[in-house]
Amino acid sequence: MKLLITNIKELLQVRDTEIDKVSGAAMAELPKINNAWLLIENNLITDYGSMDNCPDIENSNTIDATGKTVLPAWCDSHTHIVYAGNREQEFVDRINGLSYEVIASRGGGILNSAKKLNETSEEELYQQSKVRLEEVMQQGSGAVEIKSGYGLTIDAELKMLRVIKRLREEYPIAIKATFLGAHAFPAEYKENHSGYIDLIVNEMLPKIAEEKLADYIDAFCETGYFSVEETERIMEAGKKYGLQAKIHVNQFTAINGIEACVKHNALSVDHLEIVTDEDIEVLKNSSTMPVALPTCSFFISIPYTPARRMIDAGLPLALATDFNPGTTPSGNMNLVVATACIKMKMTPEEAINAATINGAYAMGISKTHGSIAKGKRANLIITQPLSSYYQLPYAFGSNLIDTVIIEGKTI
Ligand SMILES: N=CN[C@@H](CCC(=O)O)C(=O)O
Ligand SMILES: [Zn+2]
Repeated sequence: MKLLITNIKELLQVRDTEIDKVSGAAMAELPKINNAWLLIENNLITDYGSMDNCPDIENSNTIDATGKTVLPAWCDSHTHIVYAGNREQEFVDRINGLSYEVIASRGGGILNSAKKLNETSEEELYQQSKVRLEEVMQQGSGAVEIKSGYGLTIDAELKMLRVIKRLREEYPIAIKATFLGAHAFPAEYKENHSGYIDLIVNEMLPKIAEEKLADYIDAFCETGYFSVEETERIMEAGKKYGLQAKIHVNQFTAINGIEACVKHNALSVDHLEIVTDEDIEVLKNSSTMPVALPTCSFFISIPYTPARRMIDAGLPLALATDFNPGTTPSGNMNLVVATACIKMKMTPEEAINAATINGAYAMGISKTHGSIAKGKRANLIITQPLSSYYQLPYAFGSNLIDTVIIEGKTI
C-alpha cells in the first residue's frame, strides 16, 4: 500500500539526521520543507522532498494537501485515560471555593476515582476508556502513555493495566503502559505507608511483571502523598523488573524529588509547576526529560511550569495532556500546544518540538515516532488550509485538523 501526499504547503519537523530530543535554544528550530510531498509505504514514511522533484509513483493513492500543513502526530507522554466515571462534582466544588488539596483531604480526589474504578467491571472500564482513546486519536495524537493508579488494590491495578493492554491490541496508536500503584495511599494505609509500599513491591509488581503489563513505573512524589524516600523505594523496586521511572513531582511543592529522580535515571519528571533553581541545575546534563502539563494548570488554577526559565537554561521540555478525571478532563494536545504558547510563552516552534519529538522521548519511542524521517512510523496530522502553522496555537479554540493518519492509514 502506497500513499503519496502532494502539494503540502508546509511539511513540519523534518529531521534528516537522527535526533532523540531537542534542548534549549535548539527547541526554537523547527525544520520544514515548503511545497512538499511525502510518501508512505505500508505503515512507514519512506521518502519526502520538494514538489520540484515530486516522483511519479505507480499504484499509489494520492492526497492533495494544497494549502495544508503536515506534521507528525502528537506524542502524548502522560495520560490517565483509563478511569471510571467522572469528577464533575469536585469541579463545581472548586468553583465554589474548595481547593484540590482540601477536596482530597475529605476523601475526594484520587480516592474518589479509585472507589468508582473498584466498582466498575473490566469490560465497562474498557468501554469507557476506548471512547476517550478514539477522541484523542481524532484530535491528532498518534502515541499515548497511559497510567494505572486509580485501582490502588492488586486486583484493580491489574484490571487497569489489562484494559491498557487491550487498548494497545485493538487500536493502531502506539501505547506505553505505566504502573502507578503509588498514586495515593488507600484510606486503610493512611497510617501505614510502609505496609502499602510493601504491597506494591511484594505483591503488585511481581504479578505485573509476570503478565508483562507495564513498560514504566510512576509515583506521585508530593507533600501529603509519597515522600522522596518512599518514591525512591518505588523506583528501586521498578528497576529490578526493568521498569524505568516516570515520576509525578513538583506539582504543588518542591521537596528535592527531582534530584532523586535524576539519581535513579528516571526517563521523565512530570508536572513541575513549582521548580527551584536547584532543580534546574540537577536536570542539566541529565538524560531525564522534564514534562509540562499546561492544561492541568489551566483546569485547577495552579502555576504553569516555568518553561522559559527551563529552556533558557538549556533544558529540553516535553508537553503532555495529563488526561484524567480530576485535574485535566481533556486529552486535546492542540489545546496543550496553544496553552503552552499563550501561558508559558513558548514559541510555536518550541511547543511543537515539545509535543512531538520530546514527547516521543518521554515515552521511549523517539527512534520511531515524533518527527518526519525516513523509516519512522507514518503517524501524521494533515491540517485544514492554514495561513501558516502559527495558526495552530493562535486559533486555539478551532479544530484545524483535516485528517489524521496512524500507521499509514487515515482514521
Ligand atoms: N497529581 C497526580 N495525579 C493526577 C491527577 C490525580 C487526580 O486528581 O485524579 C495528575 O497528574 O494531575
Ligand atoms: Zn498525571
